[in-house]
Amino acid sequence: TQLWDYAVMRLVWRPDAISKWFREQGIHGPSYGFLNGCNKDIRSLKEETDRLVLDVRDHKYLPRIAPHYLKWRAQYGDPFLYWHGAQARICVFNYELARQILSSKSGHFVKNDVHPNFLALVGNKLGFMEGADWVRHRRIINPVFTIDKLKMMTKTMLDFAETMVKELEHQASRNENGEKQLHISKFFSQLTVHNISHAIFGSSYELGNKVFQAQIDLLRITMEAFLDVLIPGFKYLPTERNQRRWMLERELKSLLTQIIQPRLATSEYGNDLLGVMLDSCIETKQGGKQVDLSLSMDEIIHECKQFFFAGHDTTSQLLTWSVYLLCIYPEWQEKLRKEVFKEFGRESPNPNALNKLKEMAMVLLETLRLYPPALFMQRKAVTDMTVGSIKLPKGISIVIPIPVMHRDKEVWGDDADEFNPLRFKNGITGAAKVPHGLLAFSIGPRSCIGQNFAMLEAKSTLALMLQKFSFTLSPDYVHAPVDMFTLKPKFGLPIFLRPLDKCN
Ligand code: HEM
Repeated sequence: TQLWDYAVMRLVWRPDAISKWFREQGIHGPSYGFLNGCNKDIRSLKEETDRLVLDVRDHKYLPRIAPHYLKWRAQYGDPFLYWHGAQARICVFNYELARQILSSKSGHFVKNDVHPNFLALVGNKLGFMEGADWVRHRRIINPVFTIDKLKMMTKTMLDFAETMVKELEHQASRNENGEKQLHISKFFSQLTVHNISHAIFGSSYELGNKVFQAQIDLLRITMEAFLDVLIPGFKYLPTERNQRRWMLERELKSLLTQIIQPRLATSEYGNDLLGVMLDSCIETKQGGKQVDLSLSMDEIIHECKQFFFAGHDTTSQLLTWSVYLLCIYPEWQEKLRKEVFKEFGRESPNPNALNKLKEMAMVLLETLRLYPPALFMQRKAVTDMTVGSIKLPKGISIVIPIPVMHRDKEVWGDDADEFNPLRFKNGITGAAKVPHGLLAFSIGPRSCIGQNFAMLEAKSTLALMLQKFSFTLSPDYVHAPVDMFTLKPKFGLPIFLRPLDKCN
């Protein structure tokens, strides 16, 4: 009976009550479908618009990734209420409301519930914690990203980017006229894995890469197993899949032991993320610092996973989209090249001087505005709340669609759909009618901890590429941005690289 009561309450009574709650405030939306909410509509709208292919210079891709939001906003206004299964969601487009929700320090807006499979993949730490736990973790990790530490990391970023550029030169030289079509996003993906692994594991980054590969393989096996009928004790049977899982688990443990043991033996925990976490963990155990700062081994492993997933794909997409934009706006490519040559000549960029590349910073910020790698932020109200004039009931989820807000003409001006890096000539706060217009790294206490890291990584890589090559889009490129955890070009980014000495 209890289960029945709960089902009726969650699936029938609550949707009805919530719709009424908002209707009384003049907030409407598509109606709730039993169990499915609006999911069928969303799926069919997305299937339809996924076939849209855009002109190569057209940045109006929102109908491809958010057709439901555009349709419902046109139909019901801003904000509107919709249903993700039985979960009620308010979609907010208003900057002032978004600011209040994202900057709230009251602890009344928490990260929305996340599917356990997703949590298993990305780690259930910093990005998904709340309250005292989150404060404790963020306090431990903040020192990893101080300006001094970032400067040291930039040297490594440049080394990795140089290795990537050498590989690109090698590939480009394999063609007679020095031109070869390359899927550049694959190179960026490898590069950003190296960088994030180095930030976490320092000199053990190669072992770190193997740790992440083992985790990805493990997850794949776990996902396959979800489709199996659950038979008690099945996971202990030596089936082919179970044996592979046990092997990966053993490998993972041995890799982590190889990384952690030498540090524990010498008490030299290191300056990288792992070192900082070990320091906090061990010192506390020995009766040292504040007890509430300690992290367990399990927490450390989850935290490493989280940084890996939060930091590599996002930055890889920032690089991919900025190269796409520099291909279709060759005048900007030339401008940035001149800036890099003016600052560094043909020498390897000075890690401390990357911040002098003002035009490059403008292009990267405009890339983040037009093609933000992270697309939708979600929060949940843990208690009844009022934001602006809207009364939100406890448990309601809120969606903040970043790319849609980045096209708001009232905030960004009539050219919001166009590429215009000059809008950032006075920095981020002067670029729009509101100081917090750019939401790509979010704002407020939960904003991205790795944003400076990501920007330095992108600047190092682009500077080195611009010194060596000119790049153009391949005619094979299909402009179809797609939402796959991050915003990606659906069919990759094939480009031609032409070594600069061959252009002159
Ligand atoms: C262009 C690259 C990046 C973009 C666009 C990006 C975007 C974001 C956004 C939008 C959030 C807030 C999510 C939310 O509130 O729901 C976030 C949080 C976070 N990001 Fe990034 N990120 C990038 C790179 C990185 C890097 C390089 C790292 C690590 C080195 C990183 C680590 C994190 C972490 C740990 C959080 C959670 C912070 C917290 O909850 O306190 N990100 N990021």
